[in-house]
Amino acid sequence: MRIGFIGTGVMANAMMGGIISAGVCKPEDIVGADPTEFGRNKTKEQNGVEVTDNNLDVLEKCDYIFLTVKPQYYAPVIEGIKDHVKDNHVFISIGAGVTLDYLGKAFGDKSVKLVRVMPNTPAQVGEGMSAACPNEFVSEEETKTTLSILAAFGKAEIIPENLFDVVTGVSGSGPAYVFLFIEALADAAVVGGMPRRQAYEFAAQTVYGAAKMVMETGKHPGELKDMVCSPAGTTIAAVRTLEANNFRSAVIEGANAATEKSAAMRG
Ligand SMILES: NC(=O)C1=CN([C@@H]2O[C@H](COP(=O)(O)OP(=O)(O)OC[C@H]3O[C@@H](n4cnc5c(N)ncnc54)[C@H](O)[C@@H]3O)[C@@H](O)[C@H]2O)C=CC1
Ligand SMILES: O=C(O)[C@@H]1CCC=N1
Repeated sequence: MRIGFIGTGVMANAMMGGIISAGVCKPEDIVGADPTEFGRNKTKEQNGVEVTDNNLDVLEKCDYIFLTVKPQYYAPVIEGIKDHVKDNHVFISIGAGVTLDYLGKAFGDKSVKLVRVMPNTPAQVGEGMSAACPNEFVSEEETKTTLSILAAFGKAEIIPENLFDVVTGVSGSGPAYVFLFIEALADAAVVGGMPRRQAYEFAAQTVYGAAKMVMETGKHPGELKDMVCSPAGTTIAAVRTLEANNFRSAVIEGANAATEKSAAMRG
């Protein structure tokens, strides 16, 4: 199978990395297009994928085509390719706030096969979380194939389109909040005298292990938190201080701001 990417920036390269590592495609079976030399060179360096400057090359060579440009570039990109769409093409759009309705209209209200997807950057290490929503022109078989491509770089689930703004606020943008947390936790370790490199390892492994416990035990996060809090111990002292500083509220409001921004970005 040959997979295409129109726009080879950060998210496209993260997904390519996961797809290549999982052995779904070799670098030579991925076709990218990007108008910038920077985008083309970066993709060659990072993933060994040759990138053209002509979006139509991607349509010519691929069936499954990721649209991986920024939301504001969807209109000109689709304008340039819409008259070259064939029956075998399935477009996988990852733009924040870019709806199936908007895409359908941009393609000229033809029966273009579209899957709206919201991935995240941990795709690069095979631990992404993707939501997918196909339109009515995508067959069951094509939906299955799309999910298998997404599964190459992490977990993938079909989600109704009305939840896409929320997905964007939680898993799409979420890695950034987690990186902030890891950075802050590591800074605390450095305050306490730990060398910085070791501090990142201790902070990141703690987040990784805690996430794994949530996934594997099926226990409520509150119960897992209680297991760490020994009576009159260190953890409950930290929890008290975090609560006084609105830690949970800050996270809820932060993710909600991303959700609202996604809704406000509709084309
Ligand atoms: N970065 C992330 O964590 C995530 C991003 N997304 C979505 O992915 C899309 C891309 O985001 P990033 O990768 O962060 O942006 P980016 O700016 O790194 O990549 C966009 C690429 O598109 C290229 N481009 C611009 N005009 C083009 C054209 N006419 N034809 C072909 N390529 C063109 C740019 O040169 C650039 O390399 C956005 O729509 C964003 O909402 C979705 C989930 C996560
Ligand atoms: O910040 C953004 O707009 C993109 C969408 C989700 C993650 N990054």
